[in-house]
Amino acid sequence: MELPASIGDYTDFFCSEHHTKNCSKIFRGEYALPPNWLHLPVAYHGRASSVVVSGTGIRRPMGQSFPPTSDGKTPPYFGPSRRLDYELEMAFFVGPGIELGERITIDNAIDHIFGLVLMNDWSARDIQFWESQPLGPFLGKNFGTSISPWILTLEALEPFKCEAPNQEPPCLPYLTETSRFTYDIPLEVAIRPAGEEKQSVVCRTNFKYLYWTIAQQLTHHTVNGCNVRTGDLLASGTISGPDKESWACLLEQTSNAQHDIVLEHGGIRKYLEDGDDVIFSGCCKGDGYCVGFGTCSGTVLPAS
Ligand SMILES: O=C(O)/C=C/C(=O)CC(=O)CC(=O)O
Ligand SMILES: [Ca+2]
Ligand SMILES: [Mg+2]
Repeated sequence: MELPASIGDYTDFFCSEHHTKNCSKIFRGEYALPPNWLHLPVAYHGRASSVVVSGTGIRRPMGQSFPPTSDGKTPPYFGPSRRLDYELEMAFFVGPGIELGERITIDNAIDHIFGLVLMNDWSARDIQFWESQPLGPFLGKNFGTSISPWILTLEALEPFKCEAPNQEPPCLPYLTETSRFTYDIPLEVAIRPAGEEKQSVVCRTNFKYLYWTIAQQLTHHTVNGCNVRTGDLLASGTISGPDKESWACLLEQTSNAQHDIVLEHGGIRKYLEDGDDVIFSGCCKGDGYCVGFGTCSGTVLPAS
């Protein structure tokens, strides 16, 4: 399998209200949205060079972390991440790009979007937690990002259009959609431990939970004149829904290793272990047919 496009730039948004609040609680102690969150789709620039196609092994990253139970005086240490996680996301590919200084408007954003893939934003929570103030994600996330090999075009997804969540307070006019829609895409995460035949489903969620739409993401990305090019990859952020089963990373499901999740076919996890195969799938169900994204998978390889 090969990557479906040559990816020049990759951006990761933060569009799930549930994921944002859960992360705030775990990382900063307060179950709340940042003050900007309801007014713009928050994002960071990720790294395109380490986006890989489904099936590529993901090496547990080495890095610098800070002891989680420290009194604040213990120094940081270096070693393999002990808190390796997945993040279930979807991402879209930019079709026709724009030049530097131009803007994509909310009414024509969809014409610049080619289609969607499944995406795993592998995240090393211990490295991320220690490094990310004040500039955001860096080495805790850029060691690997997996995408599914097949792009589903927006035309193929047309029958699965649905209303997007109501936005309150209303957003600024440049982000206001005349017809506000998203897609009903049921998604699943499964873990298959090394040597096991059966996989255990650990998350069931849906793309439709996201507060910010793909049209709003792309419009916001270019509102300052930032150019986008054909093949750029813009990801949704972790697609967590309202209930625990839909929380789309282990950080949320185990409250950052405070408790275990139990796998259907035996075993427990706080975070991923070497040899775990993490399998994302997504399938839109029509009347007697299914439009599928296939899978986006990757096996955790030991640190080297
Ligand atoms: O709340 C934080 O400090 C960071 C949270 C993330 O890791 C989120 C991120 O990568 C964006 C997302 O997947 O929604
Ligand atoms: Ca992410
Ligand atoms: Mg990543």
